[in-house]
Amino acid sequence: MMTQLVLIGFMGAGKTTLSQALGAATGLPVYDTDDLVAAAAHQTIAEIFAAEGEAGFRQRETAALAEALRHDPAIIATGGGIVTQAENRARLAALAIPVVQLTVTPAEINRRLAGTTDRPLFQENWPALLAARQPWYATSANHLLDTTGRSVPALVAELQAILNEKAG
Ligand SMILES: Nc1ncnc2c1ncn2[C@@H]1O[C@H](COP(=O)(O)OP(=O)(O)O)[C@@H](O)[C@H]1O
Ligand SMILES: O=C(O)C1=C[C@@H](OP(=O)(O)O)[C@@H](O)[C@H](O)C1
Ligand SMILES: [Mg+2]
Repeated sequence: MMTQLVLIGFMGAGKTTLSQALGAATGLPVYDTDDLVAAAAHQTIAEIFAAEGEAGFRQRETAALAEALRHDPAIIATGGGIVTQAENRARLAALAIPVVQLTVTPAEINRRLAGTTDRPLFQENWPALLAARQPWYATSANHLLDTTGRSVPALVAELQAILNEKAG
């Protein structure tokens, strides 16, 4: 039986936090592509961007998504830029499991990520990145969940309901 769920969405949407909380609530194992990339490189995300550029990071991230999807059961958190690669968008769109796009308003992204240090692309013009990626999240996901102003436990309950629905 497939018991997998993938979280996608922009930086600060809560992918990492909700994957951990959903894993704790269900006992299902959690895979975060950022953690897989950092573990494989023995470096932080910021160090990988500095050493290999965004292109190097994206190659590692694409491999990490493929690796995460080989696990079942699995709660999978992605990085916000996973959808920048056509290969990943195609892979996500073809999945017969819930692929949940988490959304959050720009104002709340700013509140949540004030002081973030390990997100190199948040230091740049992130509203432009968000606008460019918006259509890619939409075509890659089959569920939408707005997290703005909502508590982690309430959102975990919604994700559990999605897990309990028929897949996809
Ligand atoms: N529902 C929420 N309400 C308030 N803050 C949240 C919520 N979800 C996540 N956060 C906070 O926002 C920040 C970014 O969350 P994170 O899970 O790392 O997002 P992502 O992995 O999508 O970039 C963290 O400080 C986290 O505690
Ligand atoms: O949006 C992006 O391009 C990125 C998002 C980050 O993950 P989160 O979305 O979990 O912050 C991380 O993968 C890296 O800093 C690049
Ligand atoms: Mg994350």
